[in-house]
Amino acid sequence: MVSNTKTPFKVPVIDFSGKDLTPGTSDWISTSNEVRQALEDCGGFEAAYGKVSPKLHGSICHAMEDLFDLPTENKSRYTFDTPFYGYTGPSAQAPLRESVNIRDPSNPEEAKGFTDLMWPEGNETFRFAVEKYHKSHVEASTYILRVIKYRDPQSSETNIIGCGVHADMSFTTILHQNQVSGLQIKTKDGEWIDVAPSTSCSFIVMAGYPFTVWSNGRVHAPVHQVVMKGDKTRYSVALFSYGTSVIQPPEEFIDEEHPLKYKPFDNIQSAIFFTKSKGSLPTE
Ligand SMILES: O=C(O)CCC(=O)C(=O)O
Ligand SMILES: [Fe+2]
Repeated sequence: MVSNTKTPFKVPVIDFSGKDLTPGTSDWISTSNEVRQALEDCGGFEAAYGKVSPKLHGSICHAMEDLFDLPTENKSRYTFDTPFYGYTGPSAQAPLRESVNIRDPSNPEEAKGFTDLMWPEGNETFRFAVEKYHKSHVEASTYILRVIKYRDPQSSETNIIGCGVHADMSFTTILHQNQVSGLQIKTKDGEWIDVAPSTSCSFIVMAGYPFTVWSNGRVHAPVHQVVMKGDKTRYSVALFSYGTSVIQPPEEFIDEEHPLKYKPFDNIQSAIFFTKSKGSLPTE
């Protein structure tokens, strides 16, 4: 559903640069409080993080252009028995969108396997850009890196939805994009707001539904969509993190005043289930 958007409200911007974020330091405590407040109030925030250089931003954007410019035949080679991973081409529901869910991208074997499949003649630049981008966020392995292309709609096209309304099934999502915006988030008050990162070193961090379950309802997982209004191609890269064990709140979050609100569930299995039953991700 396309909605008329006003922008009376902006997602909070939290600055992570130049701080000592060792657990227990005063910077760490104050930043943790800012993060908690933002997640409870609106389910996400813009992270300003100076350690991503314009060069790294440029190389991941170019890597995505190179990848999506490949013939469909090459991209379609990246398929798995589990549709959670792999290439998804444009569909009737989302004709502008193509995406690739890269499995375990910081694992050199996975990254090499993917690159060799796409470019049998080799493309070290792509592999290094993806590995470096991924490593700059995490060293762990319960992640998916989804690279997405939204082509610009032709003047005759009425469906300008890049990605339909949904909440994520990841625990958290970290989004980065080229200069073309289109992401909209619904606030707790039901208002749609345009979300445009203020610099190329910024990331949009969003809570997914499992985070709501883990926090026993304290953290809000915002529904969101992508609407393609202009005449430029949009590239975005989403780092999804998934819990490896059953998602349930820690004991301290449950007491008489705050009884258990959600049934514990397996994060990865649920995400696979929702991917298989396309389009039926949680919307509220
Ligand atoms: O492209 C974006 O900014 C958002 C994509 C998204 O919401 C998703 O793939 O779950
Ligand atoms: Fe999403």
